[in-house]
Amino acid sequence: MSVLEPEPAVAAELFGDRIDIARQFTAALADQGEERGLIGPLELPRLWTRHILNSVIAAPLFHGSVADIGSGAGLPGLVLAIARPDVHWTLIEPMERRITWLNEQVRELSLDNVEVVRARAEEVDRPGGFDVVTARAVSALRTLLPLTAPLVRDGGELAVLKGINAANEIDAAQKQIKKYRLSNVRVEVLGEGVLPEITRVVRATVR
Ligand SMILES: C[S@@+](CC[C@H](N)C(=O)[O-])C[C@H]1O[C@@H](n2cnc3c(N)ncnc32)[C@H](O)[C@@H]1O
Repeated sequence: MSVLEPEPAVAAELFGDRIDIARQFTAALADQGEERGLIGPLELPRLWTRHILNSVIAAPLFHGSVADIGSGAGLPGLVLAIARPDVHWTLIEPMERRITWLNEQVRELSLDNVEVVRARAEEVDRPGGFDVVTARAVSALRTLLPLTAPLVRDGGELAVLKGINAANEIDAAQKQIKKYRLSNVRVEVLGEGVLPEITRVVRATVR
């Protein structure tokens, strides 16, 4: 299936000189994603608007060494790795067929800034190993924090892509926010007036 890019000018601006790699990845996901159980059929027509652009809009938030927990089809980690070759990305995902897909894409797209790790986040033995940890559509913040915060270095950051309930999730996670010593917890809205659908990111410092 071919999926039309609805906002080519916006996509080109966000990916810069990496746009052809982003197009190659999106075309592969559109062609194989449903059959390989990576993405639901309803998501295909909105692959660019809801998934690719919503991931890449967060690219300026990252630096150094970043882990993406539960990367699935590569959202947001692989998309961000395409846009930010200057950052080192570790994609952590437990499901074998998704790992196979991620490894294939890293090879096909010649991404030398990506490591793919087959594991559940809680099995990853790298305490404080990352400057920033991200995730998207894995679980509510109060269950996501125990999976992500221990992987962030002292003074590092969480930047988690969230839906419309982001502020409520922060309210419900107060106990975990205290336990994992998060400060400056806030919701940032990205892409307003630029993207067809905005992106909400819960950001926090871990100390
Ligand atoms: C709903 S999918 C979202 C995938 C992708 N992040 C996205 O936005 O499309 C959730 C993913 O999280 C993974 N996952 C679930 N529990 C996990 C855990 N404890 N550690 C790491 N990944 C996990 C699942 O295997 C699945 O690929």
